[in-house]
Amino acid sequence: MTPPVAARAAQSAASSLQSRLKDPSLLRDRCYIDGAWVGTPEFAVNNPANGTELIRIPQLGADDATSAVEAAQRAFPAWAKLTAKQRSNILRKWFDLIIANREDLALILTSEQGKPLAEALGEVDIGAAYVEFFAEEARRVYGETIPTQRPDARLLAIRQPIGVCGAITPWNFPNSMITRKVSPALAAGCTVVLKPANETPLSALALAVLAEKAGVPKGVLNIVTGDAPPIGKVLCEHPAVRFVGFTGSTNVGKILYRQASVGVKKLGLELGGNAPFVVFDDADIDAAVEGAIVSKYRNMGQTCVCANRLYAQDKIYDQFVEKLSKKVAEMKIGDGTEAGVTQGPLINMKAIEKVERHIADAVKGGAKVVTGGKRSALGRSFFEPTVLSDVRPDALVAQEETFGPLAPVIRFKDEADVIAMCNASPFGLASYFYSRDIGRVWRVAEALESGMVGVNSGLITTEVAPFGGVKESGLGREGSRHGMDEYVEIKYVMMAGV
Ligand SMILES: NC(=O)c1ccc[n+]([C@@H]2O[C@H](COP(=O)([O-])OP(=O)(O)OC[C@H]3O[C@@H](n4cnc5c(N)ncnc54)[C@H](O)[C@@H]3O)[C@@H](O)[C@H]2O)c1
Ligand SMILES: O=C[C@H](O)CS(=O)(=O)O
Repeated sequence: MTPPVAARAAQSAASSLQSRLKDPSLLRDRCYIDGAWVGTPEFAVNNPANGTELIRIPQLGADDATSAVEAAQRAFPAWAKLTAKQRSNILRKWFDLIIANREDLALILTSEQGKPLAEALGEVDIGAAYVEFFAEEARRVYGETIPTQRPDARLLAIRQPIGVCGAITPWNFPNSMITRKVSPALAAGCTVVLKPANETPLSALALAVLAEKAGVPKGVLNIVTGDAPPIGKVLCEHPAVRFVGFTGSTNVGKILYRQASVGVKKLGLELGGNAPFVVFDDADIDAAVEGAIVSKYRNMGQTCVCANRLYAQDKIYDQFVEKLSKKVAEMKIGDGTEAGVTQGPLINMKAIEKVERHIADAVKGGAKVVTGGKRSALGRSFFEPTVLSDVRPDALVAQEETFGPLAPVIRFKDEADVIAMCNASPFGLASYFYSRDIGRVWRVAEALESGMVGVNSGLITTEVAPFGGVKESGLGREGSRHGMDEYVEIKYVMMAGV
């Protein structure tokens, strides 16, 4: 039983956030199943910047997930039967409502996740861009006729919605990771049961409010918050679910992969990364520093495509480290809602401890802390953005995804040396390198084992390009026209007797 004082404090935190919203109805403390707002608020959602409890949400489980799947199953035939244009128009309306409410959505996002408001606005905008893009793609789910090998027969390949889809999303991008799954699913004619991360469910619930307003019928989109493993098991094993889209850690992705094999379900896995960021001696060093800053410190380093290990060629090593560290030292740490703050809190203390483990291991191996290196004087889960020099290539920070504001800079000799180090990882989500030599650009882009490569850019994410990884970074692609493939099945039809 929540002590009265804590309950009152929680109530005041929720009402204070609500009072700052233009549309207070976007802040929800219930789940959304079959068009109804259900469940009993019991699980606290906290603001990582100050630890205050924002609101409580339901802690649902397997039975509720099953009810949500059954609601999605009931809603599927009618939703799939709408014309592509009708679904497109509803998605377009959802896009318009997201943009109209972008400030509120960004404030909710920063309050539950911690990123600076400017970044939250950017995330809401790209989240909306996925909805806009797939509102257009809804009308381009083309099939094909195939030159026949029998004079009396005609061959077709048609693309049909796969059916009920499960979606499980992470806390680091609580808005765009949801629309990157839900919008292509709805565009294709599928229905969805979504389980957002318990740390950041409010963005998902706010998106559901707007989807409802846009005319998404009941049962088409369902949101279940609560105990992840049992809910995930239902989504992976329920016979009505035909696809599961997951974004999160590779370890959890492997659990879902095993569970989905029971019913031979199609899976989309967007998993962990360990992106190399390489600066060759022919690079524009200032551009490389700018690219490293955005790639490494976006969302305080809590981004799957963050530069996780930086490599600088011998000749420009010292210059790159000096310029990078100078910029990093100027970053402003604080509550994401404060003007000018570029580094908010990490999601929790566990994240801080991982950063500290990686720093300690690197320093033990001879690395030097050039800037940062310790918890911020602000306390809680604020950490000083950090640059390490003279890091060993086999340091823990180069082997594991740090998911924090830590840039280890490793020295390298030549192309062969650095490509070998880049590819010596079980992960292959994103890679980045800076060079102005056209031959080197082609050679290195083709040699890197990752699903995405940024050349002379540290920010590559866009709704029009295929996002995804190779090796243990995942299966499938999200965004771009390829993002529809997850949600459709190809059916071959032979029409004989012609
Ligand atoms: N490839 C991408 O596009 C991408 C994008 C964002 C984050 N990520 C990765 O996600 C990780 C960080 O996010 P995270 O900490 O939320 O990941 P996580 O795997 O711990 O959690 C992701 C989601 O899975 C749920 N979950 C946890 N255990 C589960 C289980 N046994 N069954 C079903 N669901 C379960 C969580 O509640 C959450 O909703 C990092 O590794 C990051 O690289 C990848
Ligand atoms: O964490 C990884 C997400 O995919 C973030 S983004 O798509 O690069 O913005």
